[in-house]
Amino acid sequence: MKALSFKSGAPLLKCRLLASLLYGLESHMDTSEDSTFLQDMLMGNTLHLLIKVRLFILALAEELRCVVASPETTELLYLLSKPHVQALLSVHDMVSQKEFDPRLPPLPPLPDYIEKEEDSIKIVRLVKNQEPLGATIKRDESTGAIVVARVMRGGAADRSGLIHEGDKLKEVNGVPMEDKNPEEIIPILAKSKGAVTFKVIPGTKEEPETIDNKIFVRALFDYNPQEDPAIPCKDAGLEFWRGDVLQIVNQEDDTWWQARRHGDANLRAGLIPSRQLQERRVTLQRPAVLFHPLRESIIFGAGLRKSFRLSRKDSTGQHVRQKMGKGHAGIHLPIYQEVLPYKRKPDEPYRLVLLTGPSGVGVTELKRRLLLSDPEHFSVSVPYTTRQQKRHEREGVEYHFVFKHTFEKEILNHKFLEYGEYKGNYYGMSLDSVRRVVAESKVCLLHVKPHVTLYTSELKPYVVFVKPPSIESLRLSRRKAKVLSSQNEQTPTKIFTEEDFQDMITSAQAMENKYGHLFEKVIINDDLAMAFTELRDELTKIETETHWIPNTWAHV
Ligand SMILES: Nc1ncnc2c1ncn2[C@@H]1O[C@H](COP(=O)(O)OP(=O)(O)OP(=O)(O)O)[C@@H](O)[C@H]1O
Repeated sequence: MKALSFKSGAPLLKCRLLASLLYGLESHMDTSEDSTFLQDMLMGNTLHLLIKVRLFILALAEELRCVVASPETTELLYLLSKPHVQALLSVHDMVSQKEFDPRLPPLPPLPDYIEKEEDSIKIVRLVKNQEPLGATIKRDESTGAIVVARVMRGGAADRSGLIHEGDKLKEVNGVPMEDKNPEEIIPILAKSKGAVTFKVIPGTKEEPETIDNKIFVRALFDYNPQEDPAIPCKDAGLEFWRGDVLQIVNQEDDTWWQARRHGDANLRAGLIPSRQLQERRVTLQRPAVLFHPLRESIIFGAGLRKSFRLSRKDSTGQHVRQKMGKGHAGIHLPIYQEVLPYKRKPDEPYRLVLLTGPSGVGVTELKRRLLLSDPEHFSVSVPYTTRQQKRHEREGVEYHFVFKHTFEKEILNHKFLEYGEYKGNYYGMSLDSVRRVVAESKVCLLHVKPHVTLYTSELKPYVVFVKPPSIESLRLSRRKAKVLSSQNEQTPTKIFTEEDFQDMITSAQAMENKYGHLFEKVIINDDLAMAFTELRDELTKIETETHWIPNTWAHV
């Protein structure tokens, strides 16, 4: 409609009419945001005011032409006739004449002859852009027909509402599908752009009545569909990394589930291996991946207090004898962990913070800085020892001092999370010591390896893995630290050898392989100040913000 032919009120009515039509077209939009945006814009005051201003200008110009010429009206008429004002009005006219609805190509004529058994044939025409169709196909083993195996939630096929699981695919763009294998059809579908015509016989499969789409899991492994030879369609797969939270939207298939990554703007679900499938795969790889035998230093290195640290070698270069508490044995297959959102209530205990990492990476240093930053808030549990109490030491402050036979009795009672023997004395950390700190409404910082006994709703351990940076950065940062600390003799600094760096990296890799599924946060300790800030901020977040915890912890 030309600008000059607008009658007062007509354009506004047109806007409202368009907005109301959009309510019925939501399902044809790419995203619900598109629809909301258009509705808001058409109903918005800004657009209405602009239209009113424009109508006012036109009416004014008309009126001015009829009144007796004065310098002001001549000036105003001159302004309104200027090219940029005219250009603005002309742009408006062009836009208002444009047809913004997608132009759908006309449907092909129905075939002259339709076989009797094909009475229910359906011709579906989808206008497809770059995105995949969002459906997988397979050959039905009993009938030989090519059928739609699954429709991905939120994908192009799902949004169209016209293609369903179980539909038999007869033709794509006039090409018969019956004599083709799914492997030949997939590239045809992938390549097709613009209008794609499907001839399908609707399947008889009933839609599931209720699907619980509120299952959230934390992925405990990395997955790249492009590297998975077994996935029915690589483009339909969902890539994810260990630690990502996924919403499972369909579990009907035993081998392939459909999921979305939590927080992704893309609403289209993708295929992920089902728990059963992944369990089978992990079991086959088990000796290599899960149960790679770790050297003693790797298993126990990240352990007890520095003064009695059960290091790789003692001062004489001999390996020390070390043992584990009971809970170490049980390892679950790291597949998916069902999670729920959790926010700590003011009267609830703080989550236990378990800091772990390869020996020498800087766990003790980070823990020390946390304690210094807020001694009222952070605390550590007191270990037990059988060694002689020194004069300056106080019972229950540096250690709990116990007799050897008492310690050995407690080992048998599985009291210790971790214990070891050094120079003929026992040292150990007990669960009771941890509980005492938590009961004081403090954040207990525990420096041990991940421990299954701690995985309870009572302590809700938050496991932070302190990881070394690349060997080049290790050389740089640790050397720099040595230079700095030589100016301050109060802080003795470890002098690292090249072998220490190499060991640290190998141990970190082995720890990640073995315990990576338990790490909720990985901090790379390159620059110490930055690593500390990252750790402190992360701990503040879990104290104050909603985050995910295993759903089993929600039921105390
Ligand atoms: N980012 C860093 N840059 C430089 N020096 C560091 C850094 N992090 C730690 N250090 C130094 O490295 C040495 C070892 O750190 P720390 O004692 O904290 O290691 P650890 O992980 O507790 O090892 P272990 O478990 O064997 O005790 C210390 O001298 C510490 O000051």
